Amino acid sequence: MIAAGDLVLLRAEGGREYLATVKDERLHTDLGLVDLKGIEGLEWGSTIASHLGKPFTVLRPRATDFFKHVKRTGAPMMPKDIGAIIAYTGLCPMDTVLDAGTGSGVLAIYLGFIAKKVISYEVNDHFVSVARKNVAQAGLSNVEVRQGDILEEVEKLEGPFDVVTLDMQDAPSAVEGIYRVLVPGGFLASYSPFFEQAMETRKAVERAGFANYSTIMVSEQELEVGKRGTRPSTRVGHTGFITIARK
Ligand SMILES: C[S@@+](CC[C@H](N)C(=O)[O-])C[C@H]1O[C@@H](n2cnc3c(N)ncnc32)[C@H](O)[C@@H]1O
Repeated sequence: MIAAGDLVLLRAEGGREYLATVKDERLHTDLGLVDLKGIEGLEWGSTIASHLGKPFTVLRPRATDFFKHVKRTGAPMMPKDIGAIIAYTGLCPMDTVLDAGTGSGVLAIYLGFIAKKVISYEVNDHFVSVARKNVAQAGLSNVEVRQGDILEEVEKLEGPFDVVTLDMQDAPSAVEGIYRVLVPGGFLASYSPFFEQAMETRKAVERAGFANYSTIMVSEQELEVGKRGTRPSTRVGHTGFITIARK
């Protein structure tokens, strides 16, 4: 049953979606006003009508909904790359994760839905406050966003961390410090938008002493289903390269 203070995903006609908290307020949408207090006591999957009689289905939000609806500050990591990081590091509920940079917290939120604890560093004050709000909205008390430069902060960290994720420009410079705070057998996953940065990361990983490593590029193509037929989408979007290294 849905309680006051719960975060809900409201789905309406035309694929419109809204994230909202159940409280004594009305949500303004282009399909009319939704009485959020009226959601309290409903079962998940119920429908509530706006003042214009338009139906909204009430769903429990999942990590993928935060990817679509949280406030963004920059380039969030794409689900295909997040999925690869989760799969190749074998992320699990016993893990403690170190993440940098947080950005708007999209990757950190996905990690937080799986891992025991996530500590995420972001150097930019404004991004820190956006990410903290996004993490709080997702209800993740196990994700801690810290303000700081990981290149300096990693020296002070004790660890150990089971998994470290890097999505920041100067990731190669962080690799040596990361090696020290990883548990033996732990994984580093470092995302780079450019070949050059990916190659620098590989060199840094080798220098640091990682036992084995590989760099991958994940391709994803949606199917376009049209009146004349079905075919892979012609949009091919490059995101980046992920170097996965094991201590
Ligand atoms: C591409 S964004 C990260 C996006 C994030 N992974 C997500 O999924 O939302 C890169 C972030 O790294 C931060 N950053 C860059 N260098 C950093 C450093 N040395 N320490 C901590 N954060 C850093 C930037 O301020 C920026 O917000």
